[in-house]
Amino acid sequence: MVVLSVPAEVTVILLDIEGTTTPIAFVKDILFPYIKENVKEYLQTHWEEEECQQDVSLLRKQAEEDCHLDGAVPIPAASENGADDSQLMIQAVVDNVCWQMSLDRKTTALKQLQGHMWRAAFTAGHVKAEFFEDVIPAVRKWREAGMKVYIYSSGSVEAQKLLFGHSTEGDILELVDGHFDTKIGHKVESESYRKIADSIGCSTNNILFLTDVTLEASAAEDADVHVAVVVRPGNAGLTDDEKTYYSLITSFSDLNLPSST
Ligand SMILES: CSCCC(=O)C(=O)COP(=O)(O)O
Ligand SMILES: [Mg+2]
Repeated sequence: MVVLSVPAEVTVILLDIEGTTTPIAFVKDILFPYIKENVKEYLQTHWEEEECQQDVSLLRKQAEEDCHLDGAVPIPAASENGADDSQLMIQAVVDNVCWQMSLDRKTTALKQLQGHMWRAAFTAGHVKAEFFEDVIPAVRKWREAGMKVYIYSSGSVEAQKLLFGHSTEGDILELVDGHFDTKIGHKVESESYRKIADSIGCSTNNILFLTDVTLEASAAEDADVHVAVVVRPGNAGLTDDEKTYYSLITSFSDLNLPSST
């Protein structure tokens, strides 16, 4: 087993979710199909609600920014035509969501709607979040050793809390000190990691970021954050150069905290 020593200056462990704490298959085979299968009915049921209208406004704004992209789906603004108009708009939102999901886009607008839709599935107990078996014991151990543990995922903070609040191991939200999503910035931008450090109240070099995506690791590293790339079953493969360049772990138990060395 390869053991990675955590630098002594690290006091915060920042975790990605999909491909790091949680199998990509859980997201791709359970969470995403739930959205595709239920988005039309969800919009029809909640259309008049403030939260749903805010989600649609954000998606419309995103659609305007995306208009130059191949296959982009516009969402028309409301007119005076009442119910017929709503049905046309709902179909446009459904088509826009499906188009974005076909590209696995990580826009804040898409992630906000998804988080709101998953609320019903998680709270009714229809879906329980999966975590790799090493995750919960390791996070408990890190916290006992005095580390702070934060999440940074493209999934909305609300969706993150649903996952941790409704896992196959029960409610494990208390294991997390805080959550960040793309509202602080995208995960492939270095500035996001500086803002996260500011928000936590530490320096970027006090943070160790664990992710499966090397573009995210590279952005974090440019901000002077320590990084390790997590290799899990079902994750995208790494190039030979990436395997050489990055510290790799296959389990959170591969990390050795300063006090335990
Ligand atoms: C946490 S919600 C479900 C996953 C999701 O929608 C997503 O985009 C995960 O991206 P990550 O940044 O955790 O790889
Ligand atoms: Mg990930």
